[in-house]
Amino acid sequence: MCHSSAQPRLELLIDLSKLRSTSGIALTYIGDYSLTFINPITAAPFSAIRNLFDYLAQNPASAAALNDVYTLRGIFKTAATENPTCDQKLTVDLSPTRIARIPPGLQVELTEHGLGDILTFFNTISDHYVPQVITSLSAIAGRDLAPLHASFNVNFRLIDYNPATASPKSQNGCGAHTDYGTFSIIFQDGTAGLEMEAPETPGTWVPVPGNATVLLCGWCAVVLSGGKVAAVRHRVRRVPGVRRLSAVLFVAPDLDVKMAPGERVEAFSEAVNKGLYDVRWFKEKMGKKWRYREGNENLECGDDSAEQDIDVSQLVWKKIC
Ligand SMILES: O=C(O)CCC(=O)C(=O)O
Ligand SMILES: [Fe+2]
Repeated sequence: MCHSSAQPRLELLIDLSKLRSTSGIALTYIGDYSLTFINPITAAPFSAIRNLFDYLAQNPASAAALNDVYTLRGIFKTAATENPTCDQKLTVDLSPTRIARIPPGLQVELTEHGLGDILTFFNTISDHYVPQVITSLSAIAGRDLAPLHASFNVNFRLIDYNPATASPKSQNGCGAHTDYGTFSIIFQDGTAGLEMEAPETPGTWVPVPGNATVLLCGWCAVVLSGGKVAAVRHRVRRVPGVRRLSAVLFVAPDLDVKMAPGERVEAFSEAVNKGLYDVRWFKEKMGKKWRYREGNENLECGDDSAEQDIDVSQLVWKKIC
């Protein structure tokens, strides 16, 4: 029987001391090298984020108008909270393209209820960190990743782990996963719940302090760096009755970039070494599983695995027979 090789973790861990020396960002470390705390240039506006969620919850017509901006999947998502086995969270998923499509009247209305401060924050954070972190990751990868991120493919996600809509018994805020893109920065409102999987001991979850701002890498960074950068699996456990807010900047390569290393990597699958998939395809492949986890889409008949990381591992790593 064939199986996917386990990620050769030690060799592939990101060396964050290099990230520090090339980026000038003030970093501290947790455990080993898979996840980094940063001291952000600006704090996330959690009172504005709380206002926006409360406003959308209380004004269904405005929430519906916002969702009309992106009819395929909507922007303000609440579906998961109806099924206790899914992630118990509300999300607002914005991107520069979606923001530009919000009708002017709705822009004005939502700006007054938090969106203005939120967009100022995300624009400041992305303008500052995207070039800086891409430069740092390029130094580690030994490959210039900037041309692969020319279209500024970023997403801004707000998350409300809200007891009013969550299943009272569920501790599942956000199921275990590895982000798909290049890197993510997670801002938290001070409430604990985020956990990272210890790289040497899968299944062991290490709590991240609730006031930390975290930079971690995703699958695209692993592949494009030829395995020199590691991604870290993480999840959010909820404390019933406690509200937790977070804001996440996701940075991904351009959609037409080939998911391939700069040079052949023996531990990678042939398909990845040959660059058979582009980022668009890869995102869609991962997206099905994360929408399932988030309660917005059913899996196709016969696809009984809710674990997106298993699928992606099998795509990326060489099978050992
Ligand atoms: O809410 C958090 O702290 C993390 C959320 C997360 O990991 C994600 O949305 O990918
Ligand atoms: Fe994540």
